[in-house]
Amino acid sequence: MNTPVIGVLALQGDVREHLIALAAADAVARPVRRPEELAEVDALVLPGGESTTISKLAVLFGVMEPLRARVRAGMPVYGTCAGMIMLADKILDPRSGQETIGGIDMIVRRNAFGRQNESFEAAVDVRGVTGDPVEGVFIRAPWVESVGGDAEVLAEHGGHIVAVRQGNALATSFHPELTGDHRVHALFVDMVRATAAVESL
Ligand SMILES: NC(=O)CC[C@H](N)C(=O)O
Repeated sequence: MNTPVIGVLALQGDVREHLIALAAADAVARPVRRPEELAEVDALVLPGGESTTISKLAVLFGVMEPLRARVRAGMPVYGTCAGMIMLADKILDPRSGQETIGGIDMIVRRNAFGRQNESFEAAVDVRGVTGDPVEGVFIRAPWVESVGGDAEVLAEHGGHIVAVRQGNALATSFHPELTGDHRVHALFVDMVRATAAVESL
């Protein structure tokens, strides 16, 4: 594969920041809203925002089922914050009618860090990212209550799981796209390249 084409689900949330971070990590990045656009990308980022809104809009735009199908088929996918919630097989405290795409055997708790700690930054050691810890920006962030056997915990903060990988799906509670440090996006782009290399064998 030459340069992977990575979409950013552009229904709501911080889409632009992810497009910039992906381009900086040597991918071609483009917004995705519709099933036809989803069909044209090698991989997808699910941005932060409001998971209840993203869930509703995904159903409205007819992209929820195609998203589930592609994630099940092994398309590499990376969710930050609300995007992490979208990748959880289960939400502990969903709003009524809130759906997820699923793909990672984990239970997430929304807005988990509590009111006093709604937004904060913390240094986070992420497995697979070499060098200094990542500056984790947490904004009304979820944490992961528990993971199933196939999910690998990549990072914890304050005793809570904040980054997980299962196969081709990666999720972080925090927002690397807001820091100018593109190492987590580079990790994801490497996952996309590795998948493409296997597929072309
Ligand atoms: N920064 C974020 O993505 C916030 C997530 C939001 N609290 C939610 O439940 O979807």
